[in-house]
Amino acid sequence: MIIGLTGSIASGKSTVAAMLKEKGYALVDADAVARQVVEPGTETLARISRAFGEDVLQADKTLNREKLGALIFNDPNSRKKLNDIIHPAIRQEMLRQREEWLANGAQTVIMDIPLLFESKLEHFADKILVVSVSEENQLARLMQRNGLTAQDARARISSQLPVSEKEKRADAVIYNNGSIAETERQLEWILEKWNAAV
Ligand SMILES: CC(C)(COP(=O)(O)OP(=O)(O)OC[C@H]1O[C@@H](n2cnc3c(N)ncnc32)[C@H](O)[C@@H]1O)[C@@H](O)C(=O)NCCC(=O)NCCS
Ligand SMILES: Nc1ncnc2c1ncn2[C@@H]1O[C@H](COP(=O)(O)OP(=O)(O)OP(=O)(O)O)[C@@H](O)[C@H]1O
Repeated sequence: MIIGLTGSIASGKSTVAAMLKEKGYALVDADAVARQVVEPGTETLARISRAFGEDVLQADKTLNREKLGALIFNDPNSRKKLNDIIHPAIRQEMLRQREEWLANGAQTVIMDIPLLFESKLEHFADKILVVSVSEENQLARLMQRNGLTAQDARARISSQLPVSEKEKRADAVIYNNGSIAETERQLEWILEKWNAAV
């Protein structure tokens, strides 16, 4: 079974992904893959620097994530330009990792993909698990985790589909507004249900 794990920015996907990893599940992490495909020397990084200028590179030729983030989270055209360059490379590497896990005998693979719905990748998964959070908690957690102003945090939140929309399209939803232990209990209940059905 392939489980697509998604949600909105700072909803708690990585927190849930860490729980799944701890339980021994195979995991493909789109954010980690997104870092891998822009390592120095990659064609994708060269294309990004041609499209956005050398300014988005640091002195050591690694990607200046802060600078590129400030551009793309505040401007839909820049975001589309980056997505058009980087998403094909991310998709290809995620599928490669999924196949590798399956070839190594994994029965279930978790694909943690923040933009699963926005990028129309529903077909990557048999079941879709959405991690949801209230607007209030999302804003507070994002501001705190990334040290952002409310304005910058809102720009990031509005660059994705609203979490209420994602909930409607989910096979199961985890409401991550309480304690970490409550979130883990919801996860265990969903896994029990899905594992019993296969
Ligand atoms: C713009 C970049 C360099 C900013 O890096 P930064 O370290 O600040 O953020 P990080 O990569 O940890 O992403 C944090 C979260 O932002 C959100 N996010 C990232 N990219 C996008 C995007 N293009 N559109 C909407 N939301 C996005 C996701 O929820 C993600 O989990 C980076 O996010 C990036 O390369 N984005 C493009 C790749 C992408 O779409 N990644 C999302 C998963 S496929
Ligand atoms: N139940 C919770 N109670 C309090 N804080 C939490 C809870 N769940 C997650 N957090 C915190 O909220 C922040 C966002 O969580 P996390 O990084 O898991 O979200 P994410 O959905 O993976 O975000 P992104 O899309 O940006 O990668 C983190 O700082 C995390 O420690």
